[in-house]
Amino acid sequence: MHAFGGPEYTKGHGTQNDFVILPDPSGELELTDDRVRALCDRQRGLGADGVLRVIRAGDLPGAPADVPDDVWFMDYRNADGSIAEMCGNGVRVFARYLVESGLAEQGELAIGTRAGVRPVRTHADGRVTVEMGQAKIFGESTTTVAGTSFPGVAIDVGNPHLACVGEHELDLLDLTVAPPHDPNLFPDGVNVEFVQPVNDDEVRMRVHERGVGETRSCGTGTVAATAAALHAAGQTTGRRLVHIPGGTVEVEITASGSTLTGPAVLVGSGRLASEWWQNP
Ligand SMILES: N[C@@H](CCC[C@H](N)C(=O)O)C(=O)O
Repeated sequence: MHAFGGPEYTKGHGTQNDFVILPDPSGELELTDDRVRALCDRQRGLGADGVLRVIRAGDLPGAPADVPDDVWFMDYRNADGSIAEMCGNGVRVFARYLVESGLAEQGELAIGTRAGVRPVRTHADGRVTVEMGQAKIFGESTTTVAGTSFPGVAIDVGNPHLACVGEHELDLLDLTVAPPHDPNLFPDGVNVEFVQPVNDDEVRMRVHERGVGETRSCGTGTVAATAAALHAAGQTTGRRLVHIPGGTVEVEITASGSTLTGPAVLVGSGRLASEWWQNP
């Protein structure tokens, strides 16, 4: 058998939050935690922050009941193999993949996630806009980095976030270690954002992601950062450009929901070696 007879893959990223996309149109791939960890490993695998399996909702056991069976479902996994409810950069890359591979038309489409269906609009210039739902503030908490305390707000964007807004020296933060969190408020762990307002329209952000580590961008994190920046300014609605190490995205928070707009890049495609897939 040809060495590269394993599953097809595509590599992509959204503001340098990078993913291995695995098409699974007939729901046959056995995507174990070990395989996810190996795929995401930057030495022994392809290297990525996460895996996006492309599967019909009806073929995925445990897909939420409110996602119709025929909808393409983003089965998202973090680099450590854990499952997360939602990934804002992942949805944009997933949408771009569906369009480029002929599984969806350019324009309006709907993508299934564990946080529910997300309406998406793909633009001709490669950007993608995602309706991210409501960013719900559900408490206050504090984390620490190298002995310094950072107060923040707890925000649900489908997945959990602690967004800490302040005049932080962002470039000096050591995020090689996971910032500690209150397990009572975040029983399933949390993504932590450090947010520095630049002016009334822009913020800078760094993030430590649950299940990954520091990443160069986090889409749900940028929505949480915007909601937190508005909250700190005494507002509930508004827009921000969010500058992350991997680029810039636009977020708008309205009374009923939120949108995230940013680039989605497909890097290349190939086939995994069957021997590697069997024993990664
Ligand atoms: N990078 C993602 C978020 C991925 C999931 C997150 N690590 C979690 O465990 O909740 C994004 O772009 O939103």
